[in-house]
Amino acid sequence: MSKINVYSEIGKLKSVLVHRPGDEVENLVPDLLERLLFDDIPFKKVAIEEHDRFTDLLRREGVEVLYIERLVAEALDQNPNLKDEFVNKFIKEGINDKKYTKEFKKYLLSLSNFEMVNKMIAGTKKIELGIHDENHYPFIADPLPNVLFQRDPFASVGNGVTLHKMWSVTRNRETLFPDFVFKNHSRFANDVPHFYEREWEEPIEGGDIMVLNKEILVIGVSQRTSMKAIERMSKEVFAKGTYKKILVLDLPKTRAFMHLDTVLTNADYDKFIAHPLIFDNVDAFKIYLITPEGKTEIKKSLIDVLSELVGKSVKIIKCGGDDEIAAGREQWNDGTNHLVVAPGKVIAYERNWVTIDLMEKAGIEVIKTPSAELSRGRGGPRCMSMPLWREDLKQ
Ligand SMILES: NC(=O)NCCC[C@H](N)C(=O)O
Repeated sequence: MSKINVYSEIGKLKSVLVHRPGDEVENLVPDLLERLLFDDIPFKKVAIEEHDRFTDLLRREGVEVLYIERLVAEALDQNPNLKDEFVNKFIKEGINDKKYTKEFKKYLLSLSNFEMVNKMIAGTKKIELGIHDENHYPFIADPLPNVLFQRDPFASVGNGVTLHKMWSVTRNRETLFPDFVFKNHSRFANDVPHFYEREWEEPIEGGDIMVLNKEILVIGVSQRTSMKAIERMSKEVFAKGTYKKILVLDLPKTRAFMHLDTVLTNADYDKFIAHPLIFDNVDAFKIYLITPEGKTEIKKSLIDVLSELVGKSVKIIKCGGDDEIAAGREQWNDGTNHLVVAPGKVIAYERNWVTIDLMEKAGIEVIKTPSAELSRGRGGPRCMSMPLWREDLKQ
């Protein structure tokens, strides 16, 4: 039996991967925010409460919730012979000053597997190892606050996964965790085809990958994902997967278009949520279709292309509606970024009430989840989750 089954964005969600926020959010200081790609410092206690609420809502929908930190620890428990190599790899990519390699490794190995993985995510301060030196930079290894966003370091595509080369140095270490899990955890090992590898050169992130159905993917060329990466991935999914077409949206390369899912998400067979930026910039981006025969530019509107691909007339719900202030505010707080739990049923940040109201009027059922602290990292319910299993769609 296959271990991953994600052939749409909307099929009933059965299993999902997340990360419960931990000490990494308390290792953030203003000077580090820009480099670590986190916009503010969350209050850890409330961020955890909000996240627990999010995962409770998922369980109520019958979804199995898995935690990346637990899966990595279990994979290490199952393969004690691989621990040394895993720790060496983490240190090689994560240590800020190689002269502390020995002390740092000794420290990590003194922890249980679960504590060690959490520590790798939390970051390690020099003072924790009793180190005081002339270099005042406080961390031996930086925190990884964006592990919260399990959408990005890898993606489930059909029965396989893409393991990503991340656009930023700070996020690239995150992919060590899913890479280790998919190669070594007994639930997945040797049974999940890889359509991209973290060692490959061109960047690609999961927020840009939308699995439309069994044959079509929609992928954004964005600040984070390059056309070359999509072309490389296309060869693998066409050869090893069920895929026949990739629709590529070549978006403007700005932070507002950080990932495709910050401006466009699917909610039902024929419903999408989009930010007005998508329409305001329609002349600023090109649409391509990649098939096994090659790449061609498509000179049609996005709505027409999507309607053709899903075989129905598509309705777009605008994030924030026609009020540009509401649209700007709600997009900033991930008003476009919903996790679909079943066709026409989504989990959304409750603060985005204008968009929620419009979705409800369009017949979408919205489960609201709190977001005062979680939203400070600039990612919503879709960013915080990677589906591992969705029921197949009735076409
Ligand atoms: N798919 C997404 O849009 N993920 C959110 C990522 C936010 C994170 N702070 C980042 O800049 O990478």
